[in-house]
Amino acid sequence: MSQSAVAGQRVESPLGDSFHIYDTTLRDGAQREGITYSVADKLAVARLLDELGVGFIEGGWPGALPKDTEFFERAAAELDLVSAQLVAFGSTRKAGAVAAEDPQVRALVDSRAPVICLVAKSDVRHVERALRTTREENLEMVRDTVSYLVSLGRRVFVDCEHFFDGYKYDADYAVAVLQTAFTAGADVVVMCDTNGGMLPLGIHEVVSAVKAKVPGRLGIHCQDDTGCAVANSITAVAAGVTHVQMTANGYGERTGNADLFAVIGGLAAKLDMAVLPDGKLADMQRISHALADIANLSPDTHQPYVGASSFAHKAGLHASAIKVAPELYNHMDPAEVGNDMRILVTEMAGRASVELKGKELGVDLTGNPDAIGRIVATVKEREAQGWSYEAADASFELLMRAELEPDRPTVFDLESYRVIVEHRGDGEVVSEATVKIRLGDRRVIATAEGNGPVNALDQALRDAVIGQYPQLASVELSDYKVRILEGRHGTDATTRVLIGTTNGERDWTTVGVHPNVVEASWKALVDALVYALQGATG
Ligand SMILES: CC(=O)SCCNC(=O)CCNC(=O)[C@H](O)C(C)(C)COP(=O)(O)OP(=O)(O)OC[C@H]1O[C@@H](n2cnc3c(N)ncnc32)[C@H](O)[C@@H]1OP(=O)(O)O
Ligand SMILES: CC(=O)C(=O)O
Repeated sequence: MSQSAVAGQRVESPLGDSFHIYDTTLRDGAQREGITYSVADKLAVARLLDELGVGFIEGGWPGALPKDTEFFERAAAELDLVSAQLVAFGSTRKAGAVAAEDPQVRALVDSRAPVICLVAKSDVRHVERALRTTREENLEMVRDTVSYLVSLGRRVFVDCEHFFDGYKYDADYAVAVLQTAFTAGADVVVMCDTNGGMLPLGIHEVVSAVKAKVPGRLGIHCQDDTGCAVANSITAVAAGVTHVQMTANGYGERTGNADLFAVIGGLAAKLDMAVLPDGKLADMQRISHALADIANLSPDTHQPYVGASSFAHKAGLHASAIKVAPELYNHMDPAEVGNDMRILVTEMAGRASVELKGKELGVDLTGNPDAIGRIVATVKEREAQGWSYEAADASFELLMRAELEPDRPTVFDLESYRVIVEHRGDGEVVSEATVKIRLGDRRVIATAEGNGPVNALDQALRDAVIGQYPQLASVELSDYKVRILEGRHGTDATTRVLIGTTNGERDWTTVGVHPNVVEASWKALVDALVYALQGATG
């Protein structure tokens, strides 16, 4: 195969080369327990990272993982990157070998990635105990591998594994590894906190000291074992590094890596550094969530900047100040990173929370202080009984509308319902529900079967009302969650049911609470169907 570096991508970042946003989701991120990317997944991740505007995408370790070898082959043919350059990751040659003849080094060359990132040992204890070689041979492994790849026209970065631990143990040796890499032609040498045990003060001290000694371009790579990877990475930038390695959503070995979105948020939104192309910061939330989907993980709702709860306010005092000026309780405008502010109405709500939530849901409560007061009181009383409105906006909207328009006609009036569960001799379990309601001046009775009591009730209620409300035909229950409250009561406990519903265009959630799980489900079910007719979608 040709040794030329072509792997389907550009050579210059649109932001120039003065600062590197380097993503290692496809290599270090894939080392997280529970993540297994297919080659197609990897290509999709690379496209999204490129769309965000990162400078470098480390695609994996060709030669070590067949999937990564295939990724680089397919990337050359299929990826047309706009911002990013692809990087192939691998280690320095084996002790006692020759770089040009080492099969792992050959696989890096064959990947045709224009940039190669080599992991090198920089803690003398690892050299002697893990590599089982001498200090001198390790330096020679770095020199030989870097200079060989540079001689083939590749840009070479070197990840100095365990740099900070190695520096504490034998600073001169750790720095000697770094200097050897530069002398051999490495473009960037990256100080890695591989065991993730550092805190920001230590990072600042070591990076500053190294920067004073070594003229070359330095980078940082922080694992998150102390929960400080983001802070450590930003501190390293403050101390002078111009290359930061991170992973999307902080995925990575053990506790993970520095979260790309949090580091970029810090650098771009707080330190005003142009680390992404213009306008791309606002794509962060969308891309973070899309990358979570590809990893088959739920997005972290509490993730800084991009989490769904990152700008969600529950406390009444927050809402009262936000009503005057949102910036009083937000560290930044959420729209800058593609996120939204949300007000949560719970037992902690005050009048301002209800008024702002009303506005968010399209219910204007301004000039109606009595209704607001009644809503606050109802919410507090109900939440004390186990209701929870923060995840059930649709039930909360119906509650607000009922307070504002007490004379609004009901969708139907319940006379009674009955459900039976039959365990048949052949082992089959069938539920049957009968619903008796009044629709205006008509009495309607409907019976239906279902695979469970709630399914049977849902079917019977729909059968009863569908003639009057044909629009319910497109409404479907999409989720059903039960939570037993006050666990100490066992089967006597109060039950909270949350039902998710969709009409294909919008989703909404309703809540029901009762000591009887069927009645709790009924309440949530009725809200779900009434909301379809009388709520924002109705
Ligand atoms: C800090 C990091 O996370 S770096 C990224 C780590 N990622 C991975 O390990 C995932 C991919 N790894 C693999 O697929 C395999 O481990 C391989 C293909 C790289 C190596 O597999 P094997 O040849 O079976 O070796 P094994 O994994 O048991 O041990 C690693 C070998 O690499 C050597 N090694 C470790 N670091 C380096 C280095 N920087 N330079 C050269 N050799 C190294 C070890 O001394 C050991 O050599 P030995 O086999 O002669 O004892
Ligand atoms: C290179 C790397 O992943 C580390 O040192 O943690």
